[in-house]
Amino acid sequence: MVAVLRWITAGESHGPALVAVLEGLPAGIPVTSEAIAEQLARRRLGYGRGARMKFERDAVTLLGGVRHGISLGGPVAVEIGNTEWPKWQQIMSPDPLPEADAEALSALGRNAPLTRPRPGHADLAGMQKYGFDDARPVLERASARETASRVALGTVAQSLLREVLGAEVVSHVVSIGEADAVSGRLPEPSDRAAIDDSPVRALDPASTEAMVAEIEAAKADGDTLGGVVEVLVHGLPPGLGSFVHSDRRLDARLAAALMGIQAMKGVEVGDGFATARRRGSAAHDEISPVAGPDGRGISRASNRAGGLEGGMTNGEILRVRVAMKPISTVPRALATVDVTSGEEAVAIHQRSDVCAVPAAGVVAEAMVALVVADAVLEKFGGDSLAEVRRNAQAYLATLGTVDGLPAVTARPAG
Ligand SMILES: Cc1cc2nc3c(=O)[nH]c(=O)nc-3n(C[C@H](O)[C@H](O)[C@H](O)COP(=O)(O)O)c2cc1C
Ligand SMILES: C=C(O[C@@H]1CC(C(=O)O)=C[C@@H](OP(=O)(O)O)[C@H]1O)C(=O)O
Repeated sequence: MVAVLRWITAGESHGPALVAVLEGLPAGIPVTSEAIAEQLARRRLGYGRGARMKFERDAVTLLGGVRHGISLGGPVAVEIGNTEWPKWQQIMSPDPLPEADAEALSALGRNAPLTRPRPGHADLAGMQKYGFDDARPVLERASARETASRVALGTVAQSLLREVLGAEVVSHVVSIGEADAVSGRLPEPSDRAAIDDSPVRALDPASTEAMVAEIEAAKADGDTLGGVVEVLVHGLPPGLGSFVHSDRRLDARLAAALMGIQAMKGVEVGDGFATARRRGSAAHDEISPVAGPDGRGISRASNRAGGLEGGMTNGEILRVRVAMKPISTVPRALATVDVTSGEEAVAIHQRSDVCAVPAAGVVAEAMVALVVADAVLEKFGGDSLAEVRRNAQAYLATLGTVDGLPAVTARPAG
């Protein structure tokens, strides 16, 4: 399946900048560097992140596809400058270094190869695959610094969803290590500010407290943590994605996009693995003729499916979870092999996050927004916002009620 909305990112963790390009966006979508910077600021927050988050700033520049805050229909290009660059411009110079500079760097030991790969990071398999005897060229691109560029593009995708459908993406942290969210309540868009105010992006204060304590304990032990985040999209109509072919299934596309985030090791759609333990009578969402709050003629008594059936949205809140493994740069340093000597060694350890689950929630929102925006354009495609909106509204009108019957099954009048 060829996506309507395509994106690509480039750039290294300590390079001059990250660059991201979004192709397939209609004209007329509000896009500003201010809105992108706001989302990038959310990604930097979170209890347990490392020192770099405190001093680095994300410098956003829109390079193409936008004029006076509105998309033009061409590829949108964003640059996010790494403000750490001045400290790294020799070590990470894209151009060959003048001999004198290279010698000075070596004399300071600043360019020494990293030969003790970290278990759990991309280091060893990356060195083997690309033929490096140094982990630096691997970790620079494997680093989740790259997720800043995806959050930038996700901001644009969220703007499209809002403009076309009034749909809103929200996320919250449901567990960190063994600390689970206390309340089972699902967040509404109006909960966004409260979630962002929580240092761990949890919905209620009791969960925040338990999760912060979990991070403190891991940090004190020289250890790291992972966890689970949940992303919800409010306001989607039924029929995004399709059952007709495996690669058009929206659940499959969401899972791939979420698993593509560094350190993600599992995805659940709706009640996911818990559903596998239930009987069918307690697993599915019964259909009722009571009109839904949005005026549709049919509603559901529950939403265990997470708003997805047959690879399509079903008009309920879309809900997916993703599991992040603990950070692999473990301060108490795990066993490894020094690839230059072949001897046992302890893994490289530099400043690192103890827990990045709250930040991962913001990245997961971005990936969900991009995938759903692609599905929206696939169904309602058009070159301008006005055209996409018109197509969406014409479709939504077919889902209303006619003489008290769902319009999709009602006979035409006369
Ligand atoms: C927001 C975020 C921040 C991360 N920060 C770190 C970090 O500081 N140190 C680290 O070792 N891994 C960090 N990771 C995870 C690594 O990038 C990831 O484990 C690595 O690229 C290997 O990929 P894999 O875990 O998918 O196998 C972070 C991941 C995310 C999503
Ligand atoms: C820089 C970011 O995350 C980085 C992701 C990361 C990793 O290994 O994934 C390692 C750390 O980088 P450094 O070792 O330079 O501190 C994180 O800070 C960011 O999210 O902007």
